[in-house]
Amino acid sequence: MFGLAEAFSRQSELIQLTTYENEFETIKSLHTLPKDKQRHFNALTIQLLDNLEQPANKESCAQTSRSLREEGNRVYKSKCDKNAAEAKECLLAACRIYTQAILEAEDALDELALGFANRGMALQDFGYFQQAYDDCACALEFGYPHRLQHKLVMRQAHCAWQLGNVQQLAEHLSILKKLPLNDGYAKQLEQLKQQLEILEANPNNEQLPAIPAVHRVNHKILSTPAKGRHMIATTALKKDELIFTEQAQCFVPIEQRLICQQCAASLLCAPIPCPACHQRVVYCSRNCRQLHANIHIYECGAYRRNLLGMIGVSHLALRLLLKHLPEWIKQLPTENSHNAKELWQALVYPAATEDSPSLQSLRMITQLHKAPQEELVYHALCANLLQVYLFSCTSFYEDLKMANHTDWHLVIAALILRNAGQLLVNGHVGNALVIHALPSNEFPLLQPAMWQRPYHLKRGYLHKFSNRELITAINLPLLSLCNHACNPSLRTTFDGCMVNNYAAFHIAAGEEIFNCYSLDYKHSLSEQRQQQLLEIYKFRCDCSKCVRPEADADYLNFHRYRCELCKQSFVPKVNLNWWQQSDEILSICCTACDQTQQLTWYDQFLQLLERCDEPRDRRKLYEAFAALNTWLLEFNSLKLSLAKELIGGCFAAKDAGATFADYDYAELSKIIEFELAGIAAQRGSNSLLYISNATYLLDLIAWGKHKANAKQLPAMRSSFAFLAKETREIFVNYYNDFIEQ
Ligand SMILES: C[S@@+](CC[C@H](N)C(=O)[O-])C[C@H]1O[C@@H](n2cnc3c(N)ncnc32)[C@H](O)[C@@H]1O
Repeated sequence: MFGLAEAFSRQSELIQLTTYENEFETIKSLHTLPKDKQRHFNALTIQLLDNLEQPANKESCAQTSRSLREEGNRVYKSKCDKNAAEAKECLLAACRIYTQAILEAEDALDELALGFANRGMALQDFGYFQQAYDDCACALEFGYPHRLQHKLVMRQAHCAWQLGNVQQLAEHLSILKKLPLNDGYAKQLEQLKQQLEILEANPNNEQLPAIPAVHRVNHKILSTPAKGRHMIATTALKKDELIFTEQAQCFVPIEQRLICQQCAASLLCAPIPCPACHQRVVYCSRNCRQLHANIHIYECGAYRRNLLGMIGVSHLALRLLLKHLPEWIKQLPTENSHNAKELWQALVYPAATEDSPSLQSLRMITQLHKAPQEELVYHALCANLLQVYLFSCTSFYEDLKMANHTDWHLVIAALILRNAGQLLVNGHVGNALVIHALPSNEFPLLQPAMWQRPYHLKRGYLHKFSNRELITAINLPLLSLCNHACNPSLRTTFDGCMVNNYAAFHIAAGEEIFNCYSLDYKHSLSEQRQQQLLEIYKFRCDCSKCVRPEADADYLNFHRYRCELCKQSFVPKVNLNWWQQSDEILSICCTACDQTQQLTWYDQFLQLLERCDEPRDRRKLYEAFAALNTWLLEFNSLKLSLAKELIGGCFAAKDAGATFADYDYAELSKIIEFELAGIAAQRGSNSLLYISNATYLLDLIAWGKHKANAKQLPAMRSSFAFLAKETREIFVNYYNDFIEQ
């Protein structure tokens, strides 16, 4: 049995790509091999798809799910002997285990239905009414036993009442009225009928006056031979002013983290999995599952084979095709009357000038013609594989009425290849705050120790959200029209698939608005950036930061040391980030006296860091951190990195039960403030990095162990506006619950 790497390596031996013309001709050369080679080439693709198939063992899924659900039941019941706070923990712990039962059930539908029913009960008790409502609907969908269905309908009615949804409440009550109910349920029905009357008498539908959307168009797209398409400010823009918002039509989750496939929500409390693709796809709600159904129907088999995690950018390329092809086809002059080449030309050189996201994506720039041969072959083989997958494992061709028109095979593969090439230079990655070290199939909202009620953390738990992670590869055709500069004028924040772009500083009317494709000038050497920009984006940057005489001055300022021997200040010539390169032991030399630094202060610091659960060693650690000032000057990157390690290490020790004295809190306050000042200097105080690290300070404030100054708190509070909606709610609740008082 061979896998993808082996199949591709054998296939690349069979093909020969000559000079690159376009994606169509590249794919055509894979489809027009000499007969024997073609047969072998095609057989390898089919065999690979077969090899990747991972059949589920329904019986063992059912067993695992059942025992998890029974464990969940035990935890759920244990709430009865607990006080109110502990009972809440039991509910969440049960939800967490039921979620594992739901994931593990896969297509063992009886177990799946029971898992949903039980999780719905625990979610309702905890106060997640919408999710509980959805879980009941899922349980019914997957075949919850008929004789018990009244229980779920009653639960849905309760949730609808809690959510103030008159229509749903009325619907469920009318179903219940027709069912035989025992006394207990009949009583509940009567109570809910009264609640319905109350809701109907007091409709909560006072419409707030609609605020007219103020849509000040503050930018436009120009195109010149020198710059290609680019974005220009049409009015003066103040720092932090919103320039534009873009709703992504297409993204894919990266790094195996389970986020909602439709809206990219990452803090799920009731993930709804697709039962057919081995726990690789979840949704935050039934609504999202429904909205994504027309994409997932074609991706399910690929997820089941774990194919999509292996092909990098081609997954997003496939999704772009699935999402937009129906619209792309609409602009073909007349259907089914073309040969492959004509179809291709009509699709990729659209005459249309409308600016729908679908057509914007079709017109994105590609640099595939400049890609090294090896890279081109890899992407072409991925595109071919996906096309064969769509044809042989899904109903894609029939659904789009292409099944009898073999020319489409070539065109579809060429479109996937084109999308991949476009995304290599136009794709973006989106981030979110996630809990540090949480396994990819665990969910932040289901961590029992953290939550007092829905979206309200317990005191001292905000620092759990100090971790940023890249969660999506995302297509943003409008943002993609911005050219690059190493000091970007845009600051982009991600809210699932909604992306906001703010002015990073004052931008005058008529000035170009730049994005940054690499690390910016404060985080990298000019030469490193040039190399990356040339390799991937095929241009050399001549922005104002790159062409000035001391192009690296700002970056080097974050790498200033004092020599252990001659005591002069210096910036090492090489190995600037030596401590991050763990594979080799690197040293740095003073540029004034040429002496290698011993760095004993660094080794001692790391040793103390290992023992920060011990009060005496922690005290020494704070002293060692203060002593770093001798060797690491200003906001030296190493010092900022060690501050992060120290803060993270000490909070982890506290989370694990270490007792902290006022001395600890005072020292930690100082160190966190130093770190935040450094981050503000490097990235700004509204950056996600700043906000995520401010969580430590906010926890100290919540514990009454740090007194914020008059400016600090309002500034932090207003920075929450830059968070994704789902995390913003949690941060605002925390602020109101524990900080403002
Ligand atoms: C994401 S696109 C930007 C929009 C592009 N100008 C267009 O016409 O679609 C990236 C490509 O734009 C060009 N580009 C972006 N920034 C540039 C810069 N500062 N100097 C020269 N070319 C640039 C390069 O060709 C790069 O591969």
